[in-house]
Amino acid sequence: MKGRSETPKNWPSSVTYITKCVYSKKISPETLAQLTAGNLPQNPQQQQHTPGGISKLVRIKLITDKGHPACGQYGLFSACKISAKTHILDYMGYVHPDFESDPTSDYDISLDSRLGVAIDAQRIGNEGRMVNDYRGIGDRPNVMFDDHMVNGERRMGIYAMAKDIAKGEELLVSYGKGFWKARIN
Ligand SMILES: C[S@@+](CC[C@H](N)C(=O)[O-])C[C@H]1O[C@@H](n2cnc3c(N)ncnc32)[C@H](O)[C@@H]1O
Repeated sequence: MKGRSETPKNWPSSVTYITKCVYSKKISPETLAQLTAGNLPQNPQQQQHTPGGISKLVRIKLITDKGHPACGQYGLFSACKISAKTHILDYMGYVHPDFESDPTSDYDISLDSRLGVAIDAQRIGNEGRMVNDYRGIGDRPNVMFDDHMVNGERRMGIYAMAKDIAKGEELLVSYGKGFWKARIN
């Protein structure tokens, strides 16, 4: 049965699964208008892939391979062949001004540096929060973040890069060197 409590397989019970971003009350009305204004038509590809929120293109898996640097954690894997440049899903979470960032979160990504707004999926999020960094796992990333508009709402999409992704491959992005530098020591 489809309902509000439906979550993807292997979703951690400590995290609230959401299918829409939640906006901080600390975002100014002007900034909020820039993030949510407009009335663009729905992109049919996104409609098709996220009808009830849970993506058919990906699977969350617990990593049990001891040689994997995130062994014991989750990763996101393709559930089918994904063609190059496909929009796979959007990164959902708590959209907040930079001054409200939690420095301990490993799930906070910038949505718009000019507006000073980021998305934190530490406590609330969707499958996007499970994408690991490629370092120590693959030769290079096979997916990338890129912002786009959906019905006038600014979102952070996760897209396949220039090559097709085979069924069962782990989706790997580059968090950027800054992510890891900030975690040394
Ligand atoms: C956004 S989360 C990714 C999902 C996470 N694996 C989970 O189970 O929730 C980022 C965290 O995943 C782990 N991680 C991601 N990529 C990694 C990598 N290449 N090597 C080691 N740990 C990684 C680190 O603990 C990092 O702080």
